[in-house]
Amino acid sequence: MRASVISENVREVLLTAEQIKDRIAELARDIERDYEGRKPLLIGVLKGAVMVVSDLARELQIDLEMDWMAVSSYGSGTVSSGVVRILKDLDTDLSGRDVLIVEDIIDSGLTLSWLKQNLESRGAASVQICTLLRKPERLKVDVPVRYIGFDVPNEFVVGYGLDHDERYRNLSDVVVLKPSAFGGSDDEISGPVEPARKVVTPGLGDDN
Ligand SMILES: O=P(O)(O)OC[C@H]1O[C@H](OP(=O)(O)OP(=O)(O)O)[C@H](O)[C@@H]1O
Ligand code: HPA
Ligand SMILES: [Mg+2]
Repeated sequence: MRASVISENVREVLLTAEQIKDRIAELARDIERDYEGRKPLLIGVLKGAVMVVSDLARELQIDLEMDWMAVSSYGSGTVSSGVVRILKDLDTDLSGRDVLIVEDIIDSGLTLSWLKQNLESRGAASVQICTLLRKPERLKVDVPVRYIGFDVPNEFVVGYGLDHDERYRNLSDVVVLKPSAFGGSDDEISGPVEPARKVVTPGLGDDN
């Protein structure tokens, strides 16, 4: 990592840029297979999903459209408030569209659960979700997610679009920060961070 002011705050690299790139290519193959002959609308959830959408969209060798929504449930904290606000709405009419929501992370699941229902109520033909990361230990609601890059441990992660208080989005890797980066003490560190684990996409026709 080149930026030393940032790397001073990094406890561990959870996923390297190369691991992320390889997994996004695999997810793109799964999505191409499922959406063959259709023209999905990729909806990127600003701001966290910017990197995932831009890399995934360029990997996808199918006809597609893109739109963006900004919602927020976190503010500057590290725990979801559960109250989702639309900060920027779509420009696209969803009637009859095959929608693929693209996210950076599912943590409590509250953002996506709300968003999926919101988009379904606009008349989309289908609404599926693709997320690079999921934190299974933190899920509060059951959201069906078709494409998942990796399950990650119960740590606040940043980089590759993910922020803490708007910082670190520009890191190429996904990393776990030191407690001191949040105003805590690094003496709290008890051992290594659990590894991220790839989540295999279920077979064609399972729930699409
Ligand atoms: O599963 P949840 O607990 O709801 O959390 C996940 C959401 O929280 C983060 O976004 P945030 O609202 O912080 O905005 P950002 O994308 O602009 O960083 C993240 O990008 C997801 O959108
Ligand atoms: N990191 C950054 N943003 C987030 C996270 C996280 O672990 N969980 C929900 N939003
Ligand atoms: Mg987000």
